[in-house]
Amino acid sequence: MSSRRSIALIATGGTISVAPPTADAQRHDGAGALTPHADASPEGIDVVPRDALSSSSRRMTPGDLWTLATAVTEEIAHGRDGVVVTHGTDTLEETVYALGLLVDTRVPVVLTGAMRSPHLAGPDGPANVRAALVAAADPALARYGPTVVFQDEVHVARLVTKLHSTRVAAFGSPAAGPVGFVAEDRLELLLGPPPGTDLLARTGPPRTRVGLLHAATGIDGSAAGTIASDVDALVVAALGAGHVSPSLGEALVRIADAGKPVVITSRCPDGALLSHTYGGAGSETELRRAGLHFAGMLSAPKARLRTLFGLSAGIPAGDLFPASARPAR
Ligand SMILES: NC(=O)C[C@H](N)C(=O)O
Repeated sequence: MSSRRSIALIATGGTISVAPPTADAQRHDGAGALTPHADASPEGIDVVPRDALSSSSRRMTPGDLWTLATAVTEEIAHGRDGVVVTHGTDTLEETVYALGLLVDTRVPVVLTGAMRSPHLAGPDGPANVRAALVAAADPALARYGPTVVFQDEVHVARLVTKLHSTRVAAFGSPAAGPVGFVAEDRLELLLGPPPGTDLLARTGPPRTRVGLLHAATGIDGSAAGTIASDVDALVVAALGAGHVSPSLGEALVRIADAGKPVVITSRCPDGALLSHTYGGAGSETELRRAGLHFAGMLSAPKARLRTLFGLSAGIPAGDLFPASARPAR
């Protein structure tokens, strides 16, 4: 039996594949241009290029995430030993989490990108692709769900976030750090896989609209009412451990009472939501008592995708975010 590994390389666009600027709109090269030449390819890996999308990540839609999830699922069904997805970095953390919701990843699925385009000095794309291929070829990574490999670090979908807007070391996992790294074309895992799974019990194409509101000093209930009138559910990046201003709290309770799920996350990049430490209007205790849903340690954009795809598949918000002070599992 051959020990060679067959890895799908799925391109979606982003800085990693941006073609030299022209007078026309920005263009992206496909997976063929990202495939390492034979002499630069990690040993024992056969790369199978596939183009899924061609977009800056700011243009990604929930429909695009569904298209990508379908492409990844097909490659796994074709018997690939692993899948690498190249992607723009701005929303990379959302796409990796969406794949965790939508794809039964029985083999490693690794996302990567670049901060410097191929025509800038010191482009980081080729090294990131090479490290991602190495990681995707190691079956030990399958149990971690979809991961991000960037600057030789391995990050899990639930925790990874873009921390810097321009540096090549752009990604981190504030709560726990990377779970491993790649060196000399070898994957080294430092920590075990995250507990539980993000995979939804059932999935379907996106059909719901979910709004996102960022709490801040002086943000009151009027903003929530305006956003909620246009969506099926609302996610709030609340203050600290799950608090909002009294006025915003009252508005959120009204929205929930009217039948639109309201999901509370924290605008802090690390730490848990509380359940019974603070009391009074706008406190976590009051918001939980009023039936708002708490998303554990998920960031607001990721909780939004969980809400959007979960509700689209007919899963009630209470099942997506079980009432518990513990992180969403
Ligand atoms: N570094 C990048 O890929 C940024 C780009 N704007 C994108 O997200 O598509």
